[in-house]
Amino acid sequence: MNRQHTYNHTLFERPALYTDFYELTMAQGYFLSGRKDDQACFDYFFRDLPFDGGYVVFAGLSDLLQILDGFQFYEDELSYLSEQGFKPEFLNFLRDFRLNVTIHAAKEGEIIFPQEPALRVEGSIIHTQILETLLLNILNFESLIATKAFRMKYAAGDKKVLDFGLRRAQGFGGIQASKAAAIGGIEATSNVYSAFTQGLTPSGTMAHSWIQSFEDEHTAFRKYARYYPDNCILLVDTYDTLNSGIPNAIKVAKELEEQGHKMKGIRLDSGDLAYYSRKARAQLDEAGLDYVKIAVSNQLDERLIQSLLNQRAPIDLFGVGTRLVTGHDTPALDGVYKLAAVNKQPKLKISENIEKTTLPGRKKVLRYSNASDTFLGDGIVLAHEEDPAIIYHPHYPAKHTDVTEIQSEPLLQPFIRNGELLNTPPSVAESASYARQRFERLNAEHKRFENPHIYKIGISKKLMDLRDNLSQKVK
Ligand SMILES: Nc1ncnc2c1ncn2[C@@H]1O[C@H](COP(=O)(O)OP(=O)(O)OP(=O)(O)O)[C@@H](O)[C@H]1O
Ligand SMILES: O=P(O)(O)OC[C@H]1O[C@H](OP(=O)(O)OP(=O)(O)O)[C@H](O)[C@@H]1O
Ligand SMILES: O=C(O)c1cccnc1
Repeated sequence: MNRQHTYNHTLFERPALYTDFYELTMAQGYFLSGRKDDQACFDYFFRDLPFDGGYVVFAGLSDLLQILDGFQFYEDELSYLSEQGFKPEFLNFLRDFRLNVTIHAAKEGEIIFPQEPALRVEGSIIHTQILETLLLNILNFESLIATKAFRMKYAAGDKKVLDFGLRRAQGFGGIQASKAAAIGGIEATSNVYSAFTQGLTPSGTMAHSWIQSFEDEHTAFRKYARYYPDNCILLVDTYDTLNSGIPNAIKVAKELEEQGHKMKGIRLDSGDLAYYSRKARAQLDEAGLDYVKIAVSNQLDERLIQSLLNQRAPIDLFGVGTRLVTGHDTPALDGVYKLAAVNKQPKLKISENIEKTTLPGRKKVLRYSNASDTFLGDGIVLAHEEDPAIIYHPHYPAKHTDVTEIQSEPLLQPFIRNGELLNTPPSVAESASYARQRFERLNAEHKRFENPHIYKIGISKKLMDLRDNLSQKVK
């Protein structure tokens, strides 16, 4: 990974209005009703696993920490809010506003599961409320794409995966998508802006237009090889893959050998990729070019990558675009930001659907592991309670586990305390490496694509009682 440059666009410098209008009307409401010093605690968690998968890779934390550092309202933003009818006394308050919250979170790259808080925000009710939309926007998208990327890398095993997605991304979301993809383990990206800002490895091959622009395919290949003799992946499917593309690539590889260079590879972008990669491998090997790698692309996703490798296709590198950066076929991670306490009083939200009733109070998450360090399950417990002896199924208390003899670790750690960033946000490389380490400790049955086994998330008796008693009272 290379040096990181900071984002230098207005949104990252001035994110205060990158929010939903109601965050601001509620903030003003708290202010005008004299509640600005009320203390609140919010949890970030998601409910449904994306891609019919078994886990989520938590991402977006480093961007969130960076964007919150220095969060404030500027004069032109305050004038705009004034035009929208916000009151002068509230605008004066916003003028001096410096975000003062405490954030505990799972580390970026953590493997997380439904219902458990992956992040907790505490502070005055205005401060904690005002960052809801920004936080959800960043964490939901990056976690979705990091998870998709991780699945693709999991399918590819030791084969390389390259991000080709920028052109098909949801607008400027492509910037974050490539970063999240790297957190998920994608080795390099065609996205130069993300490579520049995040220290990712920029990489790429060539487009059909390069080949079309020349008189003939051989000349097109030869010219490219002349300027990039050591970094040359030739796209062989413009005219006739087997009868012209691969033979021309072989000619150029031989010419490069005479000049003391080794051609890097060829790329297939259409047709039956198993069939063509086999044919290509045979032709290349026959010509003594066993070092020339085979790259493929064309609407690939984790299942197609797995299928191609199951078909024993001799592919070395997968280029993935659309289905990576759009998170095909789960359009969004449904992460939510729910109020858990106000002035130390636990709060909950009731839902018809019992699974959607929130867990009240300030909470922590414990992750249990067996003697070989494999994750066994997670427990959500009240932050101030002693580590419980028994963890219960959230809705069927008859199902419970004695955890007294089981080692556990807290999942949430402090990242911002009273507005102060405690450490530099993790680099992409650190988060990617952490994701890999943690995933190693997950049982195989949670990793498979077809009907993955559900990872166990339980709660303590104290939390269950609190939830049930509060539910009774609220009803
Ligand atoms: N051996 C294979 N097994 C499973 N899926 C494959 C295999 N080879 C290719 N695919 C996938 O099948 C789909 C093929 O789609 P499609 O028929 O539109 O591609 P195409 O033949 O290359 O057409 P075009 O020339 O328009 O790109 C792609 O998603 C591709 O990745
Ligand atoms: O299929 P995806 O996973 O989205 O991967 C990105 C696609 O983008 C390029 O095609 P495009 O037709 O845009 O340009 P090209 O002429 O260079 O092939 C590339 O050849 C891939 O097919
Ligand atoms: O470098 C490539 O091969 C590339 C880049 C973007 C999209 N498709 C392919």
